[in-house]
Amino acid sequence: MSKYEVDSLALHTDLYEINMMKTYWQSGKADQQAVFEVYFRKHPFDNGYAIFAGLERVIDYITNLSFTADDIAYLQATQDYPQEFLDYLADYQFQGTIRSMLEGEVCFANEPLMQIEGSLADCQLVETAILNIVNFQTLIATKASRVRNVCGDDTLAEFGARRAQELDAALWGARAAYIGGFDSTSNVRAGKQFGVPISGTHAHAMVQAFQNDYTAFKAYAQSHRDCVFLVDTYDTLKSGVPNAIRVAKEMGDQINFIGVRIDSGDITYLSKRIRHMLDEAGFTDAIIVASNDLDEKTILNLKMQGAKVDSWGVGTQIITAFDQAALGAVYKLCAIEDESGSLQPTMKISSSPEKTTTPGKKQVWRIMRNSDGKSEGDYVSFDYEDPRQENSIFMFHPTYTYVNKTVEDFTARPLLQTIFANGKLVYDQAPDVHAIKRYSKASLDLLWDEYKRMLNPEPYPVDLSQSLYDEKMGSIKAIKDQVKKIADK
Ligand SMILES: Nc1ncnc2c1ncn2[C@@H]1O[C@H](COP(=O)(O)OP(=O)(O)OP(=O)(O)O)[C@@H](O)[C@H]1O
Ligand SMILES: O=P(O)(O)OC[C@H]1O[C@H](OP(=O)(O)OP(=O)(O)O)[C@H](O)[C@@H]1O
Ligand SMILES: O=C(O)c1cccnc1
Repeated sequence: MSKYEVDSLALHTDLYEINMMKTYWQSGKADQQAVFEVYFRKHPFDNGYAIFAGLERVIDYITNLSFTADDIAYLQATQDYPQEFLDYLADYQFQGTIRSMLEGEVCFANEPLMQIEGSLADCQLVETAILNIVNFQTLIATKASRVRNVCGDDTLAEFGARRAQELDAALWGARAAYIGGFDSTSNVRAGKQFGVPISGTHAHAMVQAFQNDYTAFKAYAQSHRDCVFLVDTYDTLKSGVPNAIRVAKEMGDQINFIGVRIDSGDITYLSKRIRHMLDEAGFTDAIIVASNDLDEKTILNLKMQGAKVDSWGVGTQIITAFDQAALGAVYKLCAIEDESGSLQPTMKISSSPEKTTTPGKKQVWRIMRNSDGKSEGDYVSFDYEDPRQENSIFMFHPTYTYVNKTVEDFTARPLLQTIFANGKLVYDQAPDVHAIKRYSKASLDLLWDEYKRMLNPEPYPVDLSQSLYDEKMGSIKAIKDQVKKIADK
């Protein structure tokens, strides 16, 4: 077994979480109930939406969450924790309730993606890992969706493992890219682990190893049935493509000549010339694969130029979410148990309005018009409100409240589903990656194109219920009055 095999993720947390657990434990507050919610404030890549991903790994993390003897020994050796606290950690078991959007769900800024309800100790310990997982996977799935949007029905392969931020990112990034719209990954372990379809061609090194295209392609054809030849090692049009055609003709039915790949040069020019050469040779079904630092902007441009590419290989730009390093989802306390044992909304106000949180334990509803099935917007309410009981729903912008509408004849779908109830996994029928991918596509199909365009998308409405809005405004006023009273003293 590898020295780095992971047997516990309990310490995959920031030290301050365990420090706070200790404070809660010592002050008798460790069991006080609280609700935290995960949300982001701004769409990644200036996109109009994001694709939620990460739940599968969160489930695995929570299911296996406990401190091993090794973990406790490490804390004992490095921290000034009393033995009683170490014993408490050694006995620790997650007892909380987690509600979450399902993977593949289209999601938006300023709405809860996930909600963790439980003791302060439970809620605090899991913050870091949950954000770590959800921030990365949601970012990659969203980037993948952007790439898919410009590719139409072309095939899209993820080639990023070698450029990913280490092994975990390559593995879970491949899964997130598949959920968001890619067709396959080159990462064989992601295929084995998750069932993501795998695909692969060959590298320039193999052509160099045989010292010419013809011998290399011939050798590959003699050892594989499905053949995509990489034609840009020496001279794409004078050597690579003619030799690919020569081998395809020589091998005939012995191989399945899928096509050729180009990985350098002017993709539009080359692909047009290659298409012509393949067609003239009678290989009208052979495809052209392009790769070389592609992203959604370059692909869109290449398509506008009329590039004759059927299949795209995208590596660095997808697996690193190149133009945005992190999603920035946060984990905020929104309700806490009072002395009488009931949960009270709580909020944090900030001098920057977007950092002011919305108090209360919530639910998010996707409001769809029955006439065309399209989504009118998302409606964030207290968890005890149920718009399905109403005949009409008043939706207003949470800042510019004069921007409003009344929606009738609608369907409201709750997006936060119970995954763990009091520590027990109740969402035990998790779908496979293919079903998640289909779900994501169906979720995107509910959106008007205006919200999905790559450049300057229309802002999708994420509105607060009247009660939630009133609670928020009331809380802001109460906090300000209190601060003023103290300042006036
Ligand atoms: N017709 C095109 N229009 C716009 N961008 C293109 C076009 N063809 C290729 N590109 C992109 O331009 C970038 C650089 O291409 P370039 O031809 O310089 O790569 P290269 O030949 O592989 O060079 P290098 O060997 O330095 O990697 C790549 O991201 C590639 O995808
Ligand atoms: O360009 P990306 O989108 O990141 O896609 C991955 C890249 O990895 C390979 O190149 P590399 O030079 O690593 O190996 P090679 O010798 O096979 O070309 C491949 O040919 C792609 O260009
Ligand atoms: O299969 C390929 O062509 C491939 C895989 C990884 C990186 N670049 C290319």
